[in-house]
Amino acid sequence: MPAAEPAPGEATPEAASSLAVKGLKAGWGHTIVVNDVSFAVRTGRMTALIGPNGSGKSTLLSAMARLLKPLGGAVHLDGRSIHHLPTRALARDLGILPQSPLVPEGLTAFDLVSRGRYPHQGFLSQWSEQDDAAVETAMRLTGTLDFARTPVEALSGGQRQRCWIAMAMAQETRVILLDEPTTFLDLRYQVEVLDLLHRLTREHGRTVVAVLHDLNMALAYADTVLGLKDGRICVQVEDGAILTPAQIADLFGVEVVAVENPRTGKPVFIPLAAVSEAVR
Ligand SMILES: Nc1ncnc2c1ncn2[C@@H]1O[C@H](COP(=O)(O)OP(=O)(O)OP(=O)(O)O)[C@@H](O)[C@H]1O
Repeated sequence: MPAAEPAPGEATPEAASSLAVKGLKAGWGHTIVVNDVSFAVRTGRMTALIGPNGSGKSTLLSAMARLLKPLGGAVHLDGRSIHHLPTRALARDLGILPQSPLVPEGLTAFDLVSRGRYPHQGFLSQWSEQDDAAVETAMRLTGTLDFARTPVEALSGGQRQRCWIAMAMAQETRVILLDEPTTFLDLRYQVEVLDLLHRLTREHGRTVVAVLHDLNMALAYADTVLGLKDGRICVQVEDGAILTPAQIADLFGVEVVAVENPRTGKPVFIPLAAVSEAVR
């Protein structure tokens, strides 16, 4: 006898304790951008979404955070469709840092990071020591304590970005989704933020999904790299397995050469045009 379909919001046993995208179609208006995408996000690991501009990475991430209603399929957290979970409960489990979030004027860095604690506060409950500790830890780890009292609009793009990451961390969700978290960051902070996200997975058991544009950074840091093209996953790389120049050419439409990273022995990819005689 076939198993009964679970009622909306009811857990399906095979998907316990996980985030899974199932036959997801998502888009804008009636236009489908993400088309029939399925994958299971590895719990306590980092997944990077890569792909050319307009391939649907942000659309996919928005649907995974319930900012966008699916046009088909579903996103399951612990076996339940996220569309059937109460908003506050979802916000305690899953946080998102969108691509270009707007900051209300006059908000200090501390105020912004503190907003990450909203899902943890009840109707009448006061700000607690636990809230203070979560904000302090998030700001320390992101190096934002020095400008805690500065209005966010007076910060540089990189400082602001780190405040947003701190806010997502202060939310203390099991799953953190980030859309281009390293945009605006100089090289040092790109590395620091990716190190931090990696530590969140290894030391704090968080599950991280990030849209990244830097292919080499994605391959270096993520446990799983998913390549999106025209709204479908066309490449999946696990645990540092090697991506080939042919796969990259297919994904981005750019010829690359691989050079060996002297420390890891793994390839680092450079666009062929950047190393050709013609540009000298
Ligand atoms: N808010 C929106 N309203 C209408 N169409 C949108 C909206 N956001 C994205 N799109 C469209 O959806 C398609 C995919 O965009 P999306 O932002 O998901 O791609 P992406 O891979 O994240 O791109 P990028 O790397 O440039 O950020 C594009 O054609 C884009 O024009």
